[in-house]
Amino acid sequence: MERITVPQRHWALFLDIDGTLIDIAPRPQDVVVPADLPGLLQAVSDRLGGALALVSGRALEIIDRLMAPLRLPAAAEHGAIVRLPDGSVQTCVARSVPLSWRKRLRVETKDWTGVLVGEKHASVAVHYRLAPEHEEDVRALVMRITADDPDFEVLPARMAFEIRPRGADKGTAIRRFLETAPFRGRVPVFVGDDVTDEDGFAVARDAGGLGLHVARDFDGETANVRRWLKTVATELASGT
Ligand SMILES: O=P(O)(O)OC[C@H]1O[C@H](O[C@H]2O[C@H](CO)[C@@H](O)[C@H](O)[C@H]2O)[C@H](O)[C@@H](O)[C@@H]1O
Repeated sequence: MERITVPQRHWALFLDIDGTLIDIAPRPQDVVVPADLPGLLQAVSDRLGGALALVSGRALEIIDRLMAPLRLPAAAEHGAIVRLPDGSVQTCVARSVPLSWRKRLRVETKDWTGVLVGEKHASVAVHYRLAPEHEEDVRALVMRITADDPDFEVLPARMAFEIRPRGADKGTAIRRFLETAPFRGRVPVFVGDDVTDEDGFAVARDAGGLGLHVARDFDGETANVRRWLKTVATELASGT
């Protein structure tokens, strides 16, 4: 991995979780959070004056459970729900995936062994990582369900399709943070790994910052992202 760039105290750092801070696992509940990760994130946040946020597709309470005891500023469910630095939580979309759709997803996938329906507050992820043979079935199902409702869209994710309400994404979430202290006026740096992170990369770059991709900038290794975060913490502490 090449040295990316010299860490700057005036950065605002935005970090995706799955595939960026932690390795991908067969099922969402199987992920392993390295024991030193919460402490590392706290150290980097402190060096940046609190300008560090998690920007994830996960539900907010899952983010908090994964990163416990930390409760960082966070965008959950791809920007649908945002927790600002003062702890207030904002819902940034007008609607949530209807109960009737959630039921339909459970019923219509029940015989597809290995397909997992991950319910969140505003959105739903349908995972086929354990049953790749059902990719097209899952795609067709979510497309059918959402076809007549322009308030929702299908987001292709890592071995999953997500149904989410339109109106918010990781880019809008980063913009929201950049309007708020201590993020305001800083240079945004967003680290992510997949197609669901593209809106975030675009906003960070448009604002004069960086979009760092795990595959391109960290050799595809979450361990390299964590190692880089340690370097950021150390270099900002020493003022180099
Ligand atoms: O935005 P992220 O923090 O990267 O979260 C994206 C989704 O992550 C989870 O699913 C993905 O990770 C799982 C665990 O490694 C994996 O089994 C699955 O195949 C991936 O799609 C989570 O379950 C989703 O709700 C998030 O949107």
